[in-house]
Amino acid sequence: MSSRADKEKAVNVQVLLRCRPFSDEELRSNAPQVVTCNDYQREVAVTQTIAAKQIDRVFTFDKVFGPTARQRDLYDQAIIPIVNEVLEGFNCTIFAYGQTGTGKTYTMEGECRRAKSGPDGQLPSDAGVIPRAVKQIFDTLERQNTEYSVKVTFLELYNEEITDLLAPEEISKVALEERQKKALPLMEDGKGGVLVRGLEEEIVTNCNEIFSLLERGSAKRRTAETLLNKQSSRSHSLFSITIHIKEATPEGEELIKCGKLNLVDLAGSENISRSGAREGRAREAGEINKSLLTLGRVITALVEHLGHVPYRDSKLTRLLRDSLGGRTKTCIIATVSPSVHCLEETLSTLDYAHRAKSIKNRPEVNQKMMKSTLIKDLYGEIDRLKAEVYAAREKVGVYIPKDRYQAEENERKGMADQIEQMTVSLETNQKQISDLQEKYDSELQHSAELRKKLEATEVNNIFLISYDHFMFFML
Ligand SMILES: Nc1ncnc2c1ncn2[C@@H]1O[C@H](COP(=O)(O)OP(=O)(O)OP(=O)(O)O)[C@@H](O)[C@H]1O
Repeated sequence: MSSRADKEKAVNVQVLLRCRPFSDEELRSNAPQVVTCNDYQREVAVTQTIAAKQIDRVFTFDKVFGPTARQRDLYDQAIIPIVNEVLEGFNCTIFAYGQTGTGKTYTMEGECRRAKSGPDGQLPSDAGVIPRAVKQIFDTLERQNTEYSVKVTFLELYNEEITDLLAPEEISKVALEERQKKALPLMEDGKGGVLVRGLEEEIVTNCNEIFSLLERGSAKRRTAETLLNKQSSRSHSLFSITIHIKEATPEGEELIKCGKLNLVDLAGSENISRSGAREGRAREAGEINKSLLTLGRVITALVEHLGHVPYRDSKLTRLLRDSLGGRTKTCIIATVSPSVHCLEETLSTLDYAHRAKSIKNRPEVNQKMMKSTLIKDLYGEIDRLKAEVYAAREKVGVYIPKDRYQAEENERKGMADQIEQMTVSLETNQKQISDLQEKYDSELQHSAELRKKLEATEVNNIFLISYDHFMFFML
């Protein structure tokens, strides 16, 4: 089998576990250690004492990184191959999941945002997955000495609303209320995916440009102070890098290869009451839960092979749909604390991550496009945008009041849900009909056999009766 065919087989979501070192506060309070990592055996053991009995629970993951693992270890061992696949034309997603303060942002971004690259273009040792991936991408592209383009988007999902973290300053400076009005709509793209309407796509030509964008975007992320972590982030963020690379066929035709890397930093997964969020933040907390709750339901539906997977129930799962059970290669980095204070949440993270290991995706390399087709598509896009600008400037487009638009949107959404439900029930009914048909056919066959047997018995009986009569007369 060819290597490409090999790669297009179903593959499990890769799940890594990282346990951070004790924090200063945990050290000060002498918090006992309940998590032990065995990086070589890829095992994590959690020790609990229930009714004076010590109970150990052991979980195995694709890779385990204990408190002494450096940013570089995690990147070199687990992420380099993923970024190589993106450069080969695959779509890949890496996301960090775990309780607040366990190191999701440290793992994904690290400390290099401000430091940028050091002397000789080296990254600081605390640099996380995003800066290292950016560096690997540009280093490889420059080495390949070919034409390429790299563009990035950076969005935040907060209270089920999408905000563009790369939007120009004047938009981000307005009050929160105004900002919420600027929430970007998530729409079906007509090809089975979704797109965020109006999201800025920034073309970047080197690492430092991406670092500045990342820094600009991260500064905009809303954070809320909680008891567990003063810098605690209450929102999900999605940083995407799309790469187009020019290739030439032996016949001299120019082709464009495209790969995309999604880097997702999820909001803290902990229980809301425990994290100290109260009344004023109830909605905020509730909505974060809605997305994470739906993510959990999607994972359950995929793992248990349920007919209906509730992707549509939250924006997070709509955005990540292709990464969960789709054609994208996915890696989840679950983060935990070693301390007894986080025991309950640690067990919940480990259970959650362990379940996610059974999700199967069917990664497919993106179709290469002919350069001429791509240019034609881009011209089409420019014409469409020109028409939109013209309609907005001259007010010759279709204008409807906002509430009517909202009502129509809701109606459309409701109908889409109905169609989805009807499709599921249609499939169930079709299955029932085919089962019944099978049963009917087998009954029919059975009755034909019985009829044959009956006829044979009747012939026998006539023969026996005639024989009896004959014997009677003879006597
Ligand atoms: N592996 C690690 N090594 C050293 N320090 C770490 C590690 N993981 C996390 N930290 C430190 O722990 C603190 C909390 O980490 P971080 O902010 O990344 O948590 P988080 O899970 O992203 O929290 P939130 O959900 O609130 O965003 C930070 O000060 C970070 O530098």
